[in-house]
Amino acid sequence: MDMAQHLSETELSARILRHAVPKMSELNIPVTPNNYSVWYEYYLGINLDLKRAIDGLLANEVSFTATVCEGLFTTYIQQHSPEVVENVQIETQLLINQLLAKIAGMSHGNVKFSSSLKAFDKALKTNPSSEVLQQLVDDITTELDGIIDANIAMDQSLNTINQEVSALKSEMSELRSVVMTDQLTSLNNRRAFDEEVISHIDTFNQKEFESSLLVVDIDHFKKFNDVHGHLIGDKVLTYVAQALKQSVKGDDFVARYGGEEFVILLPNTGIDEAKIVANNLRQKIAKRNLTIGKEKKLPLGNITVSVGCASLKNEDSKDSYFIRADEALYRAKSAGRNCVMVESESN
Ligand SMILES: Nc1nc2c(ncn2[C@@H]2O[C@H](COP(=O)(O)OP(=O)(O)OP(=O)(O)O)[C@@H](O)[C@H]2O)c(=O)[nH]1
Repeated sequence: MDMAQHLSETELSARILRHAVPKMSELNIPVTPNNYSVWYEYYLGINLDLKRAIDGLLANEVSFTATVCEGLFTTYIQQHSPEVVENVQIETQLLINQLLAKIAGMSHGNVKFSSSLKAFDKALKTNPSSEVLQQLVDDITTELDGIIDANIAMDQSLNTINQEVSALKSEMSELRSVVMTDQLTSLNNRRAFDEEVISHIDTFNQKEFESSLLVVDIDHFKKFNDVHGHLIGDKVLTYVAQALKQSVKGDDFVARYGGEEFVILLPNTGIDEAKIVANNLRQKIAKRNLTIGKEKKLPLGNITVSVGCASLKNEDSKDSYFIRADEALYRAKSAGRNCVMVESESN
């Protein structure tokens, strides 16, 4: 279930809270901040590795022992979003404590009421005087009023908690976006790319779906750094990043893989079409005579890129998919650069 897609922030937080706490109790998982972070992300549905791992454990009826819970937290939360964890831990603990205290208060009120009802029932069977009866009715009414008040207070607390969880959730998504963004170019970074590839592979396994991958590398990039300095090198990287972003459609996913290497995932695109996209962007970049600086223009000449293309196949993993496109890129470099190569037919 991917809740994140259809609901408003407040609804989403409330829904996750309502699913996560009962599920944890059903599985005998203590509601600690670490465990809650795991189940929060599980019901949020966008941490695909975590979701797959938990679904596997549930399908195999593995017991969620302290060690299993700790393993899930360390592998899929702490390493995945380390910046998020500390914040979430403190705030989640506070929220859960508040919630549990309220729930405990409510059930205490209900137990008391139910024993008053039993006493009332028993007294009725003994033919009580009208004074005694009146006293019993008064007692019950007082307790009922108490329960109604507690219900109202509970509703208010839940609203407050929902709002706080919602604020926490948007803080989390802001942090997530920082963690997923390349600071120099503002493109998606490698971590975001890894998640996107996994989602392409999932979609591919579930329905008819084509996906192609371009690996784009700036030719002789080192010379920009050597001749003009690192800062100009950075500007060239930013320029190419923007050019790539502007050369593709909205659904296409552009990321900086590292150094002067970029990746573009093209959903619903076969290899022939991917090759056309690759050649278009290559030509667009090569055509421009780049200068840097507004008043004193520094000529940098033509920048060219080499591109390797692959398309997703059965049994592909994130790594095998990337490696095929990267090998094609290597052949483009060997063939003289400023060209596009497609994965070899034998692969
Ligand atoms: N300015 C800048 N340079 C970087 C950054 N990341 C990597 N580099 C540089 O990119 C250069 C890559 O050089 P090479 O791997 O030799 O590749 P190349 O010069 O592009 O040559 P080919 O790929 O073979 O065409 C190295 O000098 C790195 O220091 C960065 O963030 N900023």
